Amino acid sequence: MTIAEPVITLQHVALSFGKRVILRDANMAIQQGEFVVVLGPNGAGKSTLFKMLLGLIQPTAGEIRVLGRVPRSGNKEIGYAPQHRTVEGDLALRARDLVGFGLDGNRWGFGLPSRKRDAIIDQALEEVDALRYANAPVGHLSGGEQQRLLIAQALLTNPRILLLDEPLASLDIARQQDIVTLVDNVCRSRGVTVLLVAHDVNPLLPVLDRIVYIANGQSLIGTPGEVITSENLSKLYKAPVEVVHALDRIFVVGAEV
Ligand SMILES: Nc1ncnc2c1ncn2[C@@H]1O[C@H](COP(=O)(O)OP(=O)(O)OP(=O)(O)O)[C@@H](O)[C@H]1O
Repeated sequence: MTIAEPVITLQHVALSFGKRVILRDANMAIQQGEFVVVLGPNGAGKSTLFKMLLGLIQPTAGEIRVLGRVPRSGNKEIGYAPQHRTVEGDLALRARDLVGFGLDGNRWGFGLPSRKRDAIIDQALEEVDALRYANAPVGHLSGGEQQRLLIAQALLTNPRILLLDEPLASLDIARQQDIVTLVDNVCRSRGVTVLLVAHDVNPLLPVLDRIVYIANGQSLIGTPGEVITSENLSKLYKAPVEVVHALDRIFVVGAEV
C-alpha cells in the first residue's frame, strides 16, 4: 500500500509583518479529501495562511508545499472564496456573471466559446443549488444565496483544494447549516480538500475531520478533542481558558475565538 502524499504541508513556517509575528513554527500536513476548519481570534492570521497557500504572501522562514510544489499565484487547482460582505442594492451584476469571474480570473477561461462557458457556469450553479436565481441581480439575493455563488465561483476550475474564508459569517443558524451541508457534499463527492475559516466550530462539528487553531503566533492541528482543550487554549492565549462540552457543543470561556 502506498501512502498518499499530503496535498498541503507546512514545515517550520514562520511569518512576520514587521515586528508583528503571525506564525512562529507552524507544522502541518493535510491529506487529500480532508475537511479542515481553521479557527482563531480576529487578526490571528487565518486569512494570511490562505494567502500563503495561494502564493500571495511568502513565509519569512520554513517550507510550504501545495500539491507537491511551492505555492504560486494563479494556481487553478485551488478554488478560493475570500471573506465577503453581503452585496446590497441594485447592482446590475447577475448571479451567473459573478460566478463567471471564476473563469475570467484564470488564463484558461479566456477564449472559451460562450456556449461552453455557459455550460460550465450552469453546472457550478447547479452544484450549489443556485440555478433558480442564476439571472437575478446579486444585490437582490440573501447573504446565504450570495455565499453559494462564491462557492460556485471557487469550484469553476475543478480545484483539488477549496479555501473558504468565513463562509458562515453573518448567516443565521439554518443558513449556516445549509452551507455546511453543501460544502461537506462537495468535499466528499469530489474528494476536494477543504480549508474553511470560521469563528464558531459548533455548526461544523458533524462534518469536519480536523481543525487548525491559530493564536498568538502559534498553531495546532488535530481533532477538536485533541486541540480544543482548556490546557491548549490557556497556553495559546497565555491566560486561563475553560473549554466546556455541553449539548454536543463546545464552548470556550475566557477567550475570543
Ligand atoms: N500584507 C500585510 N501587511 C502587514 N500586515 C498584514 C498584512 N496582511 C495581514 N496583516 C496583519 O496580519 C494580521 C493577521 O491578519 P489576518 O487577516 O490573516 O487575520 P485573521 O485571522 O484572518 O482575522 P479575522 O478573523 O479578523 O478575519 C492582522 O493583524 C493584519 O492586520
